Amino acid sequence: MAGREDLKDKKRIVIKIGSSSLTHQETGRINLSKMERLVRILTDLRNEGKDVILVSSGAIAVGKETLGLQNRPTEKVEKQACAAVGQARLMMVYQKLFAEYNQVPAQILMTKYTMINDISRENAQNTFQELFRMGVIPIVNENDTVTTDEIEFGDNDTLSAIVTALVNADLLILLSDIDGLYTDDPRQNAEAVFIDFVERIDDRLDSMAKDSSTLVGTGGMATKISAAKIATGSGADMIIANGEEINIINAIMAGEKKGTFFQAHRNENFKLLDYISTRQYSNK
Ligand SMILES: Nc1ncnc2c1ncn2[C@@H]1O[C@H](COP(=O)(O)OP(=O)(O)O)[C@@H](O)[C@H]1O
Ligand SMILES: N[C@@H](CCC(=O)OP(=O)(O)O)C(=O)O
Repeated sequence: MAGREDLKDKKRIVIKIGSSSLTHQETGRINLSKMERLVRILTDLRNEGKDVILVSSGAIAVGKETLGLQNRPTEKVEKQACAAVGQARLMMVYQKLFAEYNQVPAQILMTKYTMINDISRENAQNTFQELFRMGVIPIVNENDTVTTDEIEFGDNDTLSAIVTALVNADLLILLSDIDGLYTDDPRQNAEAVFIDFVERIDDRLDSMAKDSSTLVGTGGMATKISAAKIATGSGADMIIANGEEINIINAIMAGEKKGTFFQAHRNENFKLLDYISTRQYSNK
């Protein structure tokens, strides 16, 4: 049975980095040195011949800081305005950093509509394929500025799993501000125990995963477990790991026991659209 020792052979990898990992915890401002190390590692994976996608959160968090807002926006229109400002700034930083390594990035902004509309979904899929062929690293985020309740994913954990399934990736890595899945939120319960391997996601596991208890994160562990269902069902392994030390990506690829490993179990009846049309979306 495939396990961590096979991770080095993965060909197509989606890496998702959360807002909490892209910003300094104390100030909420963008963590440039971490982004720099991330970009170097992604470029190296690409140089090894792997196809790489980065799903990057942070548009709202960076926009909030850029606009000098005191509190995290709560109104939808305010979040959308922050995302419009922050997304441009994020891409500017990524462009600059990738350029230092001669690596071309691209921006792909998606909504649920991109996936449920057959033509849009096929166009997105074709674009990803073409970008891989050209050696480009796509940077994906939700198109927060145009979403409505109906077409909103709401969290990038789910979005990254959907992208994983869409492009038939064989590995999804979710980088968060926590080492992986615990039996309960360790920020609320000191007795919570770390889980390093998940073969199957069952109801017990579902009930362990709680919402985010940080100021910048969206969805907490609950959306990461939803993501694991999609990614593993589509045939990809998934790992939740701590993005605090970004070199953890190399350690994971080398098969080291880092984070929580969710084993792929290709479901022959897997239908991506089932996970998009039936899920309830929040409008937080
Ligand atoms: N069972 C659990 N195990 C680990 N973390 C949990 C659990 N339940 C809730 N959490 C919370 O989920 C948070 C990570 O999610 P989130 O804040 O959305 O970060 P990100 O921006 O990386 O997506 C952790 O900091 C933790 O407080
Ligand atoms: N699309 C939003 C991020 C949504 C999200 O899932 O955030 P996070 O929990 O930090 O990964 C943004 O770029 O601000």
